[in-house]
Amino acid sequence: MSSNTLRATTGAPAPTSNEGSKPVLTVEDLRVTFSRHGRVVHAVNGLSYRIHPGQTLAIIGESGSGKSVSIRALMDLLPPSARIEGSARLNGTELVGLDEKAMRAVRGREIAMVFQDPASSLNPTMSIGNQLIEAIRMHAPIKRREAAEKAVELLNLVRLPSPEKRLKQYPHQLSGGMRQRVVIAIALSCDPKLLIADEATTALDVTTQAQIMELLIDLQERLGMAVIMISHDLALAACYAHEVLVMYAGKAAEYAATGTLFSNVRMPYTQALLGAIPQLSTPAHTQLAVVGGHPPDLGSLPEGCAFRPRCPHSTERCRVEPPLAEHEPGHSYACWHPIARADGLAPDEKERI
Ligand SMILES: Nc1ncnc2c1ncn2[C@@H]1O[C@H](COP(=O)(O)OP(=O)(O)OP(=O)(O)O)[C@@H](O)[C@H]1O
Repeated sequence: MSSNTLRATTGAPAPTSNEGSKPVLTVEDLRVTFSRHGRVVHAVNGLSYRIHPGQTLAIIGESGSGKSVSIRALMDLLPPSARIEGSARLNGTELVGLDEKAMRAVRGREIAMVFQDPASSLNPTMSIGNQLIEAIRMHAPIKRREAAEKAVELLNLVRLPSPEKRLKQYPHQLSGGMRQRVVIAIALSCDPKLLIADEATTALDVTTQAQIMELLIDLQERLGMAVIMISHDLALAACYAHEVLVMYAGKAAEYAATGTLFSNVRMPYTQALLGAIPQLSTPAHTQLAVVGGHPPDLGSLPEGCAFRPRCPHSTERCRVEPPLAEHEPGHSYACWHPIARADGLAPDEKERI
């Protein structure tokens, strides 16, 4: 599927102006390394981005590109072997190096996360009601009865039918989509400024996936939250995100507003990811395209551009690492040989080469 076709067949939200609003989160040169037996794995390698209230940023990349580690680093959810450097400011509070008590407050009140598998996020031995009431009372010192009322409100908010009945049920009595709605309700119980959805719909069937994504976007608009969605699925990003950051080998490879990116993909890696998306016209049982070659070993990155060994456009020049730069207004990419613009305008790389 070409990027234009993808753009034309999806409903990416219209870009909204961020003028006057301060970013909820500003990440600058974030680095995460793991050291084991003298081997250093560079899982996140100098990542920078920002997100404003009411915006959805999709962080996209193949498995192992550092998406989850980069997010867990923000919330100090990595094992002690992780070394985190750089800066991540949430509404002005520096998260890198924040002490445990202050971080717990951030996790409880400012940032909430929804993970891939709702079954593992919920306690199978506790009723939905008790799990919600416990989460609500963790954030606000209110009586149980009041918390029960708020639990019903939250289940209404996530559009779970018959909320009073659901409170008495256990996770196994709900479908996967319903369980994910409960997880989202629990995440919203702290009234977060930033909601992180880490592959939150990957385990669901396509119809339920769309319903949950639409719910998240609707909640985001109504509550004014910022949302970071982590996914390996560019098509999902095209439908639901305002901005897209494509990660490769722990770095941003391409970063732009969704419409800008999909109408003019410039980075060969992003184009390869697009080629791996099935089309409606693809006959059943067709072998899907995959990005050729293997993701790099983060413990032994190639010199220069990390995508070089897999890139059909690579030259000797790519032995020098291309910086991520805003080559066109609002469109950053790290490539010496970007793909020609789809609109035929003269590319600016000629001056740079
Ligand atoms: N605890 C750990 N110890 C050592 N290395 C780790 C650890 N956790 C992650 N890594 C390294 O970080 C890399 C990035 O992992 P991460 O989970 O962020 O990838 P991802 O892009 O989220 O992939 P996926 O889509 O499969 O979840 C992994 O390939 C692995 O090499």
